[in-house]
Amino acid sequence: MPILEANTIVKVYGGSSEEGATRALDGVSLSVNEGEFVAIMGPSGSGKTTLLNILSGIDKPTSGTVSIRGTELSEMTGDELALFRRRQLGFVFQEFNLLDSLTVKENIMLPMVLEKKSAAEMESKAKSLADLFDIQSTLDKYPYQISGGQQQRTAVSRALTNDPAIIFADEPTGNLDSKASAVIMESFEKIVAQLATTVLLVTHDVFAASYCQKVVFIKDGMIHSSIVKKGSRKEFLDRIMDHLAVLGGRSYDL
Ligand SMILES: Nc1ncnc2c1ncn2[C@@H]1O[C@H](COP(=O)(O)OP(=O)(O)OP(=O)(O)O)[C@@H](O)[C@H]1O
Repeated sequence: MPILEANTIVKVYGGSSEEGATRALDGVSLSVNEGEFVAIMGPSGSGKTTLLNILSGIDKPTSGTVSIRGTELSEMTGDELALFRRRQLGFVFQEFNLLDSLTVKENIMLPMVLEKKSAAEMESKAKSLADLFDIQSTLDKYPYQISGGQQQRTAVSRALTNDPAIIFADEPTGNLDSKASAVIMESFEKIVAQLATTVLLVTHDVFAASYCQKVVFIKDGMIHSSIVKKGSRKEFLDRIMDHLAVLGGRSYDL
C-alpha cells in the first residue's frame, strides 16, 4: 500500500521569467509503499535534494501534490505541517546534526521532550534504540567524543524516537568511511525489517544504494528509470552501476 504519493511535482526556483528561473523538478510522480527501502540517485544538480525536501514537507512544490498516509501536505497549515513532520517523519542528514552540548542519550531523547513524554518512557526508548544500534556504551558521552559512525547511529536513533511512518535521509553516508557506511545501511535494513519503517534516501554512494530494495534514478528533474533488487546485493550494485553509466553526469562514490 502506498504510504507516500507524489503527483506531477514541478519546482521552479527564482525569477518569474523563464531566463532567471531554474526548473529543478519537471513533473515527478512517485509512489512509495509502506515498509519500502528506496534510494534516489542521479547526477549532481538533477533535483534529488529538492525532491526529498518537497516529499518531506521541508519545501513546497511550485505545482503538484504530495500526500503521506492519505494526508495532502499542501492542505495543512504551517503549524499542522510542523506537528505532522515532528510526529510522522524522521530525518537523517549527512552532517548528523547532533547538539554538541547534549549527551548522546539527551540527543536521542530530544524529540520526545518536545512531545512531553514521561521520563521513564524516554529512558526506556533511548535504551532500546541504543541496544538496537549498538551504541549503549556511548549514551553518556558527547557527540565530539564518539566516532562519525556512532554519531550517525545516534542521529538514526533520534529520528526513530517518535515511531515515524517514514525516515528521510539526505546522503546519510556522505561523511562516513566504508565500514561505518555499511553499519549505517545495516541499521536502516534493521529499521525496515524489524520496525516496518519506510526509508527514503538520497545518495551518490552506489555501495549504500545497493542495500536498498529499490533505486529511482532522476535526471534533469525527471524520473529516468527505477530498478528493484533481485538476487544478491553485489548483483544489485552492478545493475545500479550500469544504470548510472547510462545516466551520465558526475562520477559516483563506490
Ligand atoms: N534554493 C535554490 N535556489 C535556486 N536554485 C536552486 C536552489 N536549490 C537548488 N537549486 C537548483 O536546482 C537544481 C537541483 O538542485 P538539487 O540540489 O536538488 O540537486 P541534487 O541532485 O541534489 O544535486 P547534488 O547531487 O549536487 O546535491 C540545481 O540546478 C540547483 O542549482
